[in-house]
Amino acid sequence: MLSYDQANGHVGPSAPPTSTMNPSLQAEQVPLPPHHRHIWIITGPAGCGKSTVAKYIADTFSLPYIEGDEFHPQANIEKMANGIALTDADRWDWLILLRQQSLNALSTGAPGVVLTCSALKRKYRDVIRIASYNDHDVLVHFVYLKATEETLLVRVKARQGHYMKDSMVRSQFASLEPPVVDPNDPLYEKDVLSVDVSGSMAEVQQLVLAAVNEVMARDAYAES
Ligand SMILES: Nc1ncnc2c1ncn2[C@@H]1O[C@H](COP(=O)(O)OP(=O)(O)O)[C@@H](O)[C@H]1O
Ligand SMILES: O=C(O)[C@H](O)[C@@H](O)[C@H](O)[C@H](O)COP(=O)(O)O
Repeated sequence: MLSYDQANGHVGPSAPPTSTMNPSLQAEQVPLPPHHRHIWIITGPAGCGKSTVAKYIADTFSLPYIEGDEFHPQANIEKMANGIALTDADRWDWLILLRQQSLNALSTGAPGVVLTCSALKRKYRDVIRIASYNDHDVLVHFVYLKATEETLLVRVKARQGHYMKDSMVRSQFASLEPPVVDPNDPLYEKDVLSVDVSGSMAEVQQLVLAAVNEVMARDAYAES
């Protein structure tokens, strides 16, 4: 069962076995307008499991899936393949394109869409958040796959046939601004579910599934 660490809003295997929802996530405190469509953005540095988790969530809920890496311009792919970290300037158009692709997927009538995007910095997440500005039926949720640099180095090294080599993990961590999930922190990002990915992929998938289900249940409750 999903459990939220009351201290920091974190979801993970070390949390208690019963569901103790973060007070800020309780349905009665979050009056939401009806008929939401959801953008689920699976985030985190290279190797944290974005693609694997996103496919699982998309399959489970029969939602369209957008692999963010497929929308990089060729120049970005070449930079990364050559071990050169992307800059903010390299990323803006990519982020805007991912936001638009997500909205396009919802415009086909899908109740949700699952997108992979590292979204390393808060300002990158803010670009995606704009998706709900013009359409309040759209809710944006980030699932942050939290891992140590050491864990990701091992996973990226073992991954075959990807342009992103393990040397890029360090630069990804240098850019990373982990989402603030402490409701008492002024920089709190309330649309982020932080999931510990130190366990097996099966465990991670269950944690993410529980987190998504809990948000959906809260949304349904608010709509009733
Ligand atoms: N929790 C996990 N346990 C073990 N291996 C994992 C886990 N998460 C991801 N991996 C492996 O690490 C590699 C990177 O996963 P991937 O889904 O491609 O990450 P990303 O899309 O974030 O770069 C893959 O080979 C995947 O099988
Ligand atoms: O699978 C991966 O290794 C990652 O998804 C990887 O490709 C990367 O995170 C970005 O797509 C690059 O862009 P950023 O430098 O903005 O993370």
